[in-house]
Amino acid sequence: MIINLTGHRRKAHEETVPVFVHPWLRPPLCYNSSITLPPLHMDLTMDANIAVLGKESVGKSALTVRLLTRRFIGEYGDIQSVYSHSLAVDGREITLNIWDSPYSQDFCVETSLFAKKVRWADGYVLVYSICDRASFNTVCRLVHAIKSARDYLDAGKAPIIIVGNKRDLHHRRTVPSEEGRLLALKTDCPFYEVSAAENYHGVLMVFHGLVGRMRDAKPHAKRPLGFRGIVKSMSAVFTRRRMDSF
Ligand SMILES: Nc1nc2c(ncn2[C@@H]2O[C@H](COP(=O)(O)OP(=O)(O)OP(=O)(O)O)[C@@H](O)[C@H]2O)c(=O)[nH]1
Repeated sequence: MIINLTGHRRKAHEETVPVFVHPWLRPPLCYNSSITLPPLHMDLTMDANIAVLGKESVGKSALTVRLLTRRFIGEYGDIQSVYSHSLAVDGREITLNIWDSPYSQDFCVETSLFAKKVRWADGYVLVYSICDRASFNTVCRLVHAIKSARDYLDAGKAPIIIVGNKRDLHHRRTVPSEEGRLLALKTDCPFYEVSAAENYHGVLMVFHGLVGRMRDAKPHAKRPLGFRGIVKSMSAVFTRRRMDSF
C-alpha cells in the first residue's frame, strides 16, 4: 500500500509557487524550467515514479524530506524508501512516487539496483553538492548511464533534472554554477541550484520542473519494485530506522 505522507490531498491552489518570496528565503537558481498548462483533453490526474540519485551525503534525503514535510531535519540516516506525495500542478493532480536510496557504483544494466531504478522511474532527479566536486562528476556519469541504460532497455526517453544542492554553503563551493549549467545544456536537462537546508520553494520548483517535463507522458500502471516494505512512514525517517527488507 502506498501511504500518502502528507496525510491529506491538497487543493489545487495550495501547492502553487507564490509570487512573493521573502528576501531572506534565497531563491533557487533555475534554468530551462517551464511549466505550461496541460491541454484540455489531458487526464487531470497523473502518477509518476521518480528516482532521486547521487553520491553519498549530497542531500538526496534532505531534498525528498523537504518536499514531503517542508522541513529540514538535519540528519536522515542510511535510509532507502519509496514515498508517495501528491502535488497539484496547473490544476492537475500529480501523485509522485519518490525513490530515495543510497548511492551504488554498480551501473550494470542487467543485474544492478541501478538498472531496477532506471526501469522503474519515469523521471530522475540527479543531485550533487556544490561543495563536492566528486559528486558533480558522479552526476555527469549518471546522466550518461541513465540515457544508455534506457536505450539498452528500450525504455524510451525520460526527463532528468540536475540539482546542485547546499547552495547555502557558497563559501565552500568547489563547483561553479556555470559548470552545472553547462552540463545541463550539453545533456538537455533542466538545472537548479538549491539549498534543502534553507529553502522549501527551491525544492518544490525542482519537482515542479520535472513534472513539467513529464506533462506529455501518458499515465501508466504502477510497476511493482518486487520487494516488500518499500514504503515507510515519516516516523521512520525521524527515528532513522534502517530498511532491512531491501
Ligand atoms: N548545509 C547544508 N547541508 C545539507 C543540505 N542538504 C543536506 N545537508 C546535510 O548533508 C548531510 C547529508 O544529507 P542526506 O540528505 O542524508 O544526504 P544523502 O544524499 O541522502 O546521503 P546518503 O543517504 O549517504 O546517500 C546531512 O548532514 C544534511 O544535514 C543543504 O542544503 N545545506
